[in-house]
Amino acid sequence: MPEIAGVHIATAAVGALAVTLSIVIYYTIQSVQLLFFHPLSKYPGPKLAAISDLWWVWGLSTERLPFIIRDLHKKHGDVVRVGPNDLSFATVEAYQDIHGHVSKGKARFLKTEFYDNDDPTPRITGARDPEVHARQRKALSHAFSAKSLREQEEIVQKYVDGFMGQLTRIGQNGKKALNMSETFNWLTFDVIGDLAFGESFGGIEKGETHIWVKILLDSVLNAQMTFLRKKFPLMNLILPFMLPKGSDENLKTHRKFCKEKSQKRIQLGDTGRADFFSHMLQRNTMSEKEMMSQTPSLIIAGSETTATSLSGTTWFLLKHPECMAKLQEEVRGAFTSVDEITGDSTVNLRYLHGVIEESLRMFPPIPFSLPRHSPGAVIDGHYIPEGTVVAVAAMSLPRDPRYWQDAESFRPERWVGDGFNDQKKASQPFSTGPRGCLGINLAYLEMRLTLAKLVWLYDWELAEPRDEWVPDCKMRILWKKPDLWIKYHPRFTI
Ligand code: HEM
Repeated sequence: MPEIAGVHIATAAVGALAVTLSIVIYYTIQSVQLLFFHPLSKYPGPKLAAISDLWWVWGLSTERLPFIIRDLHKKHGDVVRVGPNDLSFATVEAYQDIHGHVSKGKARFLKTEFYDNDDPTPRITGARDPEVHARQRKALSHAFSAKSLREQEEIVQKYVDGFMGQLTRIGQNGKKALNMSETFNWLTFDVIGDLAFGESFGGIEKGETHIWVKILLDSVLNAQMTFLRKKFPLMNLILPFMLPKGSDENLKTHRKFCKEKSQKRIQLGDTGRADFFSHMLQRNTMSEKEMMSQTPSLIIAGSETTATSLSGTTWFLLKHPECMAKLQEEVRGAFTSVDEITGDSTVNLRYLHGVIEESLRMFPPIPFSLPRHSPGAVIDGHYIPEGTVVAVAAMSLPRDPRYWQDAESFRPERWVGDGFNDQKKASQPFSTGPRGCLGINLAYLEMRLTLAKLVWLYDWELAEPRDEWVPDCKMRILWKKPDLWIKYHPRFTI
């Protein structure tokens, strides 16, 4: 008997060895093929990235991927291989080739599986089928027309004014510092809640971040993990240890909130006021399910981005007192009362415009590189085979000295008049072309009103001095920002 058992053990050991050897041989051959005989093997980049998506797992887990890719471009040049089938580009020409409008009949660069989530109903930000996307965009675009923006201004103003009041009250007339990385969310989520389905999140009124907003932001981290799972299925084994406690529960609550809010709004039908749903309902080109699935997209796309931009601008202005002084001079000289600050009256504030653009250049609110599939096309002179995942490095172009004079410095005047003759197309915070931001004008309106009123009403103080802020931001699809403690000293007694 012991002899037979010994034979079994030996056979099992030989079997295990054969399996291990086969795996090693398979991966060795595959790695050699990917490194030396693959159509992308001529492009430089990290060797691990060329042979395995493990590089993505590592890159995303550092939460510093945009900075890592920027450094890779500095080392390797304008085209870098960042995955077995992925290329990153770093030129203005590549941006236009990938994201710009293409002439009729020419194949388009379509969004990749990066945008999929576990809701099978496509939504505007993620829809990959161009026909589905075009139909959804057409229905929603009316909500973002110049006419709608005029109607929306009253709502935006109401929340901006309420926000100022709370800054004074909760900030105890400048005695208490507020963490603006969080506090700007009260404003932007309230605005978008009202514009989406006629109901704010009550953030300003209560002076706290609504639980749904917290959950929504957590769900963005989940989205990053979902992407990793697809890229590298073995991630499923370690994922439960990487997600924050209660993530799955939060995701369920988030879905419940979305469903309840949007169902309630759809049932109300014509409310006599124009919000995002009223436009979708009027066009009647989307199923109820499709309309409901737009909710998380519109809320996240329209709020966290704007809040991030306001935080970034606050940081840059307080780190550059000379720029703050110029902005104060412009805004305080232009108005005699805060009520004069409107969408129209702020359009001509050229320095304010420069401040907003410069902040978006130095710190684009969307840090990931907007991946697309090549349809088999030329990008900046390189023929890229069909199916290759291509993207433009989010943090490279906006700080590339080939495009910007004094690229690493915050210089709002570069956007005023002729500025420094920079190549302004190298800053694309809202993207461009058929998938460019639908809410761009709303975002500018909200930022102009908020910043102009903040400057007119308060002197700002950085309450917790720090040397840097942007490099401490972490990428979780969007930016997870470090605290930004500010005191707002009212210039007038109310
Ligand atoms: C500073 C603020 C904002 C920035 C920097 C920003 C940036 C962007 C970018 C880069 C994209 C393209 C994403 C991609 O290709 O994957 C995008 C798409 C989009 N944004 Fe914004 N956004 C901002 C504010 C807003 C606001 C206020 C709304 C209003 C709801 C909004 C709604 C959308 C929508 C619906 C899309 C999808 C467009 C499509 O695929 O057709 N965004 N945004």
